[in-house]
Amino acid sequence: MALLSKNKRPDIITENGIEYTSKVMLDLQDLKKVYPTPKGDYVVLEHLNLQIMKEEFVTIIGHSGCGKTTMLSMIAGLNPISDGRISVLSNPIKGPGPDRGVIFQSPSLMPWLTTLENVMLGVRQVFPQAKKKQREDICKYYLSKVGLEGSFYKKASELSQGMQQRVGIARAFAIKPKVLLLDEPFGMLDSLTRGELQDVLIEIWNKEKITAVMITHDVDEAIFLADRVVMMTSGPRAKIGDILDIEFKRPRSRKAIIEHNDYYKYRKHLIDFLEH
Ligand SMILES: Nc1ncnc2c1ncn2[C@@H]1O[C@H](COP(=O)(O)OP(=O)(O)OP(=O)(O)O)[C@@H](O)[C@H]1O
Repeated sequence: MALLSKNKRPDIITENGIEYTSKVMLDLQDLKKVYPTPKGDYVVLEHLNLQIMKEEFVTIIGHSGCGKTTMLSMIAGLNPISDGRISVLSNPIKGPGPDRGVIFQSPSLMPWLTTLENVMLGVRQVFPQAKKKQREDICKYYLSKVGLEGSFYKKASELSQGMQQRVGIARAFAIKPKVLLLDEPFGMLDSLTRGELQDVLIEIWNKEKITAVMITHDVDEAIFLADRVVMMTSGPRAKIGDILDIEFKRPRSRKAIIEHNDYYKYRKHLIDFLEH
């Protein structure tokens, strides 16, 4: 049991029906999303409530099409909310902002720009007052952290898929977000690269003390990375079905976790949820 640790739980004080806690980073309240379709309105999400704590790493799993990307893109401010509210540190979001960084499955880099220039694009917008050298230093720091110290001046079109996703990770961290939103970031990578990038992600997340919300279809990845795994019910009208606390201590070793009895309990819990 040495691998297990109690996760810090929120202190929720209820005042006049309002839940308040200083530890909440992201608050999704009675969220609803409706897509108009030729056959009428399609209610993807309804009565979805979720609180994510500061510095927490949450993974989201659920059946294909249940609305995971819809939820994440609403948190990112890229997809309008039909009803309910999303707040970051108690401030309702009004659109995209530098407080939320996003990493997609495919990083969509500008192929004609270098690695460094691709990361600079966001940094220039977020830190317009900084000197060019300061901005470059931030970009180079994060590119080095993801293992691209030798590739600052390579064109994005010359990079492998794994290297491009490394740039995607550096680009998201370089704008110093409070919340990092990841939509199946390693879905297109081979298992070796995937494992390497999971380690890179956890190392920077831990150092920067930010909050991470990541969609994945991989149950093992969900357990390895998360403090909590959030399970979404199948749509339509999807909401949070269950939440599993992952109490393995950090830093985590893949080998030690796989050998731990609780790993199989966690795994069974998630697979049972997905199969029913
Ligand atoms: N712009 C849109 N207009 C109409 N329907 C949409 C739109 N975007 C998504 N949908 C529908 O909403 C549902 C949820 O889609 P979403 O991409 O959020 O699911 P998901 O859980 O992320 O799926 P996957 O795991 O396959 O990526 C799906 O039925 C999808 O077809």
